[in-house]
Amino acid sequence: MTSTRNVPRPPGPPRKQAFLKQYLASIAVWPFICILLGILLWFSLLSKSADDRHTAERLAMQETRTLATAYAQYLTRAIEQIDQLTLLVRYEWENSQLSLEALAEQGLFPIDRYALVTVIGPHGRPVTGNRPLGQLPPLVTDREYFIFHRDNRSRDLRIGAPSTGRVSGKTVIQFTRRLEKADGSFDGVVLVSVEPVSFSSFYDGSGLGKSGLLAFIGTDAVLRMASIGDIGRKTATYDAGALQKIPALDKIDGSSALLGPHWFADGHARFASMVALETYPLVAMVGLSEEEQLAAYWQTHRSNMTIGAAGTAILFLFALVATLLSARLAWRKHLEAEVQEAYRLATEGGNEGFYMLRAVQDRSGVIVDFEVVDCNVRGASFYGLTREQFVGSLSSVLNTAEYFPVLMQTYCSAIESGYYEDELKVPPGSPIKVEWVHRRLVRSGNGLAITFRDISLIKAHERELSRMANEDALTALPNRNWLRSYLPQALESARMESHMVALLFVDLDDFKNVNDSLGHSAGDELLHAAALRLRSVVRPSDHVVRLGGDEFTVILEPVEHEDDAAAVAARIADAFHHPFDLARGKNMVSASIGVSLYPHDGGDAETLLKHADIAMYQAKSEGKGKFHFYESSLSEALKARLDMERALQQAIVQDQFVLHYQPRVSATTGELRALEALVRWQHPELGMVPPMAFISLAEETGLILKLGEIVLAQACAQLAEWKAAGIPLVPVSINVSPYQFNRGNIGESFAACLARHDIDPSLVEIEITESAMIGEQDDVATELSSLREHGIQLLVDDFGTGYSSLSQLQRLDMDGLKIDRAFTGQLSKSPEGEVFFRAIMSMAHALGMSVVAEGVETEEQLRVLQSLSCDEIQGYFISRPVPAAEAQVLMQRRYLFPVADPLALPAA
Ligand SMILES: Nc1nc2c(ncn2[C@@H]2O[C@H](COP(=O)(O)O[C@H]3[C@@H](O)[C@H](n4cnc5c(=O)[nH]c(N)nc54)O[C@@H]3COP(=O)(O)O)[C@@H](O)[C@H]2O)c(=O)[nH]1
Repeated sequence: MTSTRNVPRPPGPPRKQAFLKQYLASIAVWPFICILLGILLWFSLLSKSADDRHTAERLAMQETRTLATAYAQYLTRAIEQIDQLTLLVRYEWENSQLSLEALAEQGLFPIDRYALVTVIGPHGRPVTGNRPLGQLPPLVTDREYFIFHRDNRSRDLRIGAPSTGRVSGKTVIQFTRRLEKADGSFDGVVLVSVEPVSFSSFYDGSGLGKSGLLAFIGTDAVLRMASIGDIGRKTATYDAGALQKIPALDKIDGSSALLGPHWFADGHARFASMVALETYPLVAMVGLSEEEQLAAYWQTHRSNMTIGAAGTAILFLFALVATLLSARLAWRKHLEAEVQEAYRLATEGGNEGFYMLRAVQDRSGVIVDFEVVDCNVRGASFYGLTREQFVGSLSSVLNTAEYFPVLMQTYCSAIESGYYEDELKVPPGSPIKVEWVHRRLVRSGNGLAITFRDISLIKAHERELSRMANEDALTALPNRNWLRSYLPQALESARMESHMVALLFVDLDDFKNVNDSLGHSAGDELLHAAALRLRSVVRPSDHVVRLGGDEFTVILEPVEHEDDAAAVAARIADAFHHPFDLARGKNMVSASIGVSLYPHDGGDAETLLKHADIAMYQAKSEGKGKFHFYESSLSEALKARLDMERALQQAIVQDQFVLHYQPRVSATTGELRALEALVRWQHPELGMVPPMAFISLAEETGLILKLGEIVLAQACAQLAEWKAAGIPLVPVSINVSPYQFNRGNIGESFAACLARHDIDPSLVEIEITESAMIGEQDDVATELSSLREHGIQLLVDDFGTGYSSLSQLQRLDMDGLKIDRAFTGQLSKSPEGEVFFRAIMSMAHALGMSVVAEGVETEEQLRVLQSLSCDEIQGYFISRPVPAAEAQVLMQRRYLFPVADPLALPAA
């Protein structure tokens, strides 16, 4: 059952607030700087623009004033001319009653300049003029100027307001002067009419521009002329509407002012200046178009504004991008810090150590060290420090001078690749307080986030598991699994270093007998001792491996010469020529050794092992306790064996087997007691093949079971046939392989076969080797008693070659012993042979078992056996194994000694 507990997060400001609090200044700095720069830019641009405008206006004012003064002078001169003219006309009139017509004809009063020059008589009618009288105005008594001069004695020039001329119909300014008689009485008026436009010839586009204003006003506040541009001059049109209002005449001192657009007919503001004429009651006025005067300024101003706008846009964009980038960077840092904090908190109290390192760089940017900037408590504890002690420390200080460069290499490669993970066996000298750590290094900004996990226990378990997987539990030697991983590496380094490797396949001869006869613990003891013995005869650098069972492999490396491997193989074989001192007594077990050499006998582990195994079989087949080098011909032998196996299978299917029978007779009378059924293979090509050539192969391949059934069936069938033929029957003894014996149902199969052929069980005997009986004792006893219950006699075959004891045979209730022919062969050769027979026979008889001597080949052997009271004999002296037909003859002959009375034979 698990339970969860909500652990409150340490109190802190909400996420956004915390972020803003920490990073607002660094994010806002860019817009702030940009705003400041913007203000600065605009301030400088606007103040420069203001200065420019002020300067332009000042210059325009000055220009206006200058032009107004000049215009006043111009007007003065122009009016003076008119004034002179009127004075001249008055003088001439008053003194000589001149004719103006005549003067006009002389071109004195040009029409384009003076619309009219005339003398008006006191009665109001023109008297003379620059035109014929008919073209002069008729009566002008109603005209202001006439009334003025008639009623005023002033003889000054009067400048009238513009009015429409009665002759020309045009607007004119009438300049008039009183004429007096000698007595001073009114005598008429000199009239000079001038078109106002005549006073605009002053206009000069280079000074006044396209829209300059020229005007003059009487001190009576009546506008005399106003024109804009030089249009008025060209069209000779008085533009009374040019000036909409009459300015106050208190500023006629030449000072300038900017008059708004409503002052002028064209709606354009102008810098204006008025200057009073000194000699006439007139004020000259000049206006310069503000637009024209400030045109250059406005152009510069527009450029400045464009620069300002562009600068502002750039600053805005810069501020935007910089703000976004710094906000992003800040957010990433914030998240990293959050993750770091969260990880630290999450791992706090756990088994995982965590710390952050900052890369310390030299001036050229090369990383020279790492500093701990944060960690959890567990992370610090790996170094045996508290968190406070650990944070701020440098790797160069924490680690030894020898280990620091190694660590730097790891850290720098992690910085470069972004990720590094390994399991580290903490080297000596490291400050880390555990044996093994799992490290994970992740690049984080300009540093590393590192997690540490103590895996010492896991590693110890792994080591133990690996040891268990790779070590043989009984002998503590490396096992087959280890060999499978090691040998390819060993071969690879041998290939690189061009040396040889020798593989010695060691198999203990007849180990099964020890195991079976003395029990598994004795077998284990022997294997353990064999392992020690193997180890003791090789160099420490060589490897001894237990493959399983009684098979070992010795790897010799490096091997310079084949002789070196031969020497070791010989040493091993010799070592096994000494008995093993086991708890249950001394035991002899030899070892057969097969040797294969890399690269000569194979380029890979599997081939080498297979070839060493083949060589070992060869050594075994050559007599055990020997060694043999692999030769390619051995493989051929193996192939032959496989061919044989296939042929054997086929022979079983095709029933290519026949039985020969060898008689067993009474040692004293020679009477036939039994026939031993001995199988032969009638090979279609090889002819009659003896059992020695195929029984062991049949046993190894399991075909012996099928073959055993065939032999049993043929034997029973033969008995049935002989029985049917009325032949005096003797028991037929059948060889049963240990492989058949341990199948658990031999009693049933024998009983079934006998029943099938209607054969009495007393007519069948079974020969089993010692080794078959000393397998699993209880199982053997059960199977033997099952056979005996069916009435079948049991004989121990090849007695003396195995490890059974007589008491063991008695316990199994065996009926007889067949002493191996090797002992029979010794009978006449050494006294020990007889001693052995005598001892066996007396004990066997004491235990109620009969004794058969096998391999009796000479009469001499027979005599000895007779003298030793041997029960029965078998051997070539009596008969070789013969086909069934001949056996039938032997059965009928009954007494088979080759001599008529063996007892009468001369003593040896
Ligand atoms: N499991 C089975 N084993 C069988 C069967 N048939 C035979 N065999 C075993 O094969 C071995 C060899 O048998 P074989 O070649 O037939 O040799 C027998 C005799 O020819 C030989 N013998 C007998 N007398 C002499 C002798 O005076 N000198 C001499 N050099 N050899 C002799 O001994 C063999 C019989 O021995 P044994 O069985 O120990 O009585 C042999 O081990 C057979 O057991 C089979 O069907 N099944």
